[in-house]
Amino acid sequence: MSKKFDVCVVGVTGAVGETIISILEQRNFPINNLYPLASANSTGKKVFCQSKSWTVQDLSTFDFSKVQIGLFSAGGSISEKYAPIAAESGCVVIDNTAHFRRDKDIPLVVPEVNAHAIADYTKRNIIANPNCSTIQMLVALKPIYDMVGIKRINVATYQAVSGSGKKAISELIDQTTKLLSGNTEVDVEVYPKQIAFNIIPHIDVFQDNGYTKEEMKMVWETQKIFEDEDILINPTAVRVPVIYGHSEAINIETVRKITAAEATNILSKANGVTVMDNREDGGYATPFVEATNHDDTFVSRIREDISCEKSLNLWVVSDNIRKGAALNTVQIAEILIEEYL
Ligand SMILES: NC(=O)C1=CN([C@@H]2O[C@H](COP(=O)(O)OP(=O)(O)OC[C@H]3O[C@@H](n4cnc5c(N)ncnc54)[C@H](OP(=O)(O)O)[C@@H]3O)[C@@H](O)[C@H]2O)C=CC1
Ligand SMILES: N[C@@H](CC(=O)OP(=O)(O)O)C(=O)O
Repeated sequence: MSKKFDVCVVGVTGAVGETIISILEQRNFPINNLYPLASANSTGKKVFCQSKSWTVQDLSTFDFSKVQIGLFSAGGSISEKYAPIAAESGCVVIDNTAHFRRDKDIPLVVPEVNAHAIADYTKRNIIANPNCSTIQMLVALKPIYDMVGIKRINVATYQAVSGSGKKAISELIDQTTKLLSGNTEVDVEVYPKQIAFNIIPHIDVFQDNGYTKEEMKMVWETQKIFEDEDILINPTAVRVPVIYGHSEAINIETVRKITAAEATNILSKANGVTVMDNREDGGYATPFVEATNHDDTFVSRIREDISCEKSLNLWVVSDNIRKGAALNTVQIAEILIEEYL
């Protein structure tokens, strides 16, 4: 493609924003001018991309008419305020936050699953990027959904602290270092309890039905992306002391029976999926060793459920900052410029 685009990255100094910059570089996204944006505290910092140094500017004073594409990951309240301003100025926003995901006139897109939905960006000039746990689950389940249908998904997540941003990464490292140095007390700020050497069965705020918002996002978003209001999802979202890579133990009930061999075969051919499933010590994918810094979602432990006839178990891991956020955003932007702009 010879056409180049002016692009802003909102939240550029964060865990997701930094990865967006490295992915724009790695995939040689056709950038004319890059505008890295963050809070006033970061003004003047430098970002390196495509052999140039770009200066971070204050989001609150930025003129969005300078850009055709805006990649947002600075939190829901920032997107709520600035994405409509950007969209009004003619910039197409790809938003990583949960703020617009449930709006009917805003497409919610995983390129391997429902790239066709990008066409609806014209309604509000905003495209939403799904939740990280939803993205990797649907990349793995879409080929099975298309082949035999899925009635119900039971999923437990094991989510890395990087999903909560840079402060959470520091908190896990600080707590671990202190405890290993003989301290018995640690500072607890990001999470409600100590995360080092612990796990926390709580992500995002509690809802009236007893599920957390992270869990309900997996329900709402799966139904929207699959365009299937009848599919049932029962998630439990758990934070674990891992820095990068979300894992999921998934059990699905299918409409027609699928064997483990058939599932392995179809997943091996699927876009964005790597099957790693040798039934031996170490023959499965893990979040840090296999998934981190990789684009694909890994599927392991594929086996028929011994307690239910039309049911299958899968272990799914992916780099939550990459495919769960930054990469998915850039993939959407690539389709947008190839097919629509
Ligand atoms: N799709 C998904 O599942 C995921 C979505 N996200 C979304 O992305 C957001 C950012 O995540 P992450 O990178 O991990 O978070 P970090 O905490 O690591 O980074 C936050 C970023 O937002 C910027 N920011 C904060 N406040 C303002 C402000 N008032 N004005 C301008 N910029 C501001 C920060 O800039 P500064 O350094 O100047 O403070 C920083 O660049 C999350 O809040 C979430 O909404 C994140 C992970 C996964
Ligand atoms: N909640 C996710 C990350 C995130 O920001 O999700 P969302 O964009 O859906 O709020 C995690 O903690 O791993």
